[in-house]
Amino acid sequence: MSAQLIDGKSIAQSIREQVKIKVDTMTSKGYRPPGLAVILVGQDPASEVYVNGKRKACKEVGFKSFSYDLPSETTQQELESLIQSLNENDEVDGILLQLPVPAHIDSTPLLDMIKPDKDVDGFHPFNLGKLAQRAPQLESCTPKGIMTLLKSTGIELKGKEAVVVGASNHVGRPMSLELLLSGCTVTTTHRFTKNLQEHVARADILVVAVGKPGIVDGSWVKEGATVIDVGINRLDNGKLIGDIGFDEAQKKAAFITPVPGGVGPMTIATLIENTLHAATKLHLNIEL
Ligand SMILES: Nc1nc(=O)c2c([nH]1)NC[C@@H]1CN(c3ccc(C(=O)N[C@@H](CCC(=O)O)C(=O)O)cc3)C=[N+]21
Repeated sequence: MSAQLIDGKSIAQSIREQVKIKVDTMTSKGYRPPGLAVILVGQDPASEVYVNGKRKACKEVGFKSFSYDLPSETTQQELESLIQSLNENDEVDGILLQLPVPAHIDSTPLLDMIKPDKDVDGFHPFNLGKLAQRAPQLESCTPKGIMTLLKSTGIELKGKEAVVVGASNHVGRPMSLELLLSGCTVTTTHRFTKNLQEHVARADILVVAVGKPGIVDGSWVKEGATVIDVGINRLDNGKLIGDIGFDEAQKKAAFITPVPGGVGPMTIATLIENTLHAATKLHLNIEL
């Protein structure tokens, strides 16, 4: 068997097109467009690529974009004041603090002070708690984008064995909660897991989010599985690769995401969806 590719790039594009139509409807009815504030501290080259992608997507769909490119010496206090003012700004529906931040900044209290109804990254304890209680409000972008990809395959999720490799706050943990909400039997593996291969080999749905190339050997994949590779690893030659040995995995899987062009573009498209949701449902209270 050779797996069918899940085309995140084109699914992300169609999401942006649908959002653009809704934004046009909003503005033609006299409402303000959704607003997204993106804060970048320092000059990490990868962060600049991702932030530019987010700002470009904002522009494309007709959002108002609020950009803060701050020097790496910015203080905790200055970031607190900025977030405070964005919390109070009625034109801003979403606030995103790009991670990672420089070492002298503690991101946790900053993420926790973003108003939950402007937390379009879905990182706030309120939003994670709502997801844990099966009443999601703003969901983390990468896991929610992956659920959109899984739904696009048409496979039934209820009762499936799902294995999430990696238990990070921003991807692995909310991913496991999303799969649980969809009725999967979920296993989360992490650095202390014994026999990773055995868990991987049981997975009908495998999500790998570690950030280490080759952490999962493609030959471990179960025949007919759906494989989602969240890893984005840049090689010295500039090439991007995922966490799974793609060629081997593709021989076993039924569906697989490529890197690039899989999960990455969906993270940005879901951020756009979340910002529209915050604007229309949480702030303006309108139906489109
Ligand atoms: N507060 C916050 N929210 C985030 O959502 C967030 C973050 N911080 N910090 C970093 C990670 C990473 N991330 C990606 C977004 C897009 C691509 C993406 O579009 N990737 C393209 C390739 C882009 C390239 O060429 O590097 C692809 O996979 O096809 C990847 C990764 C969002 N993140």
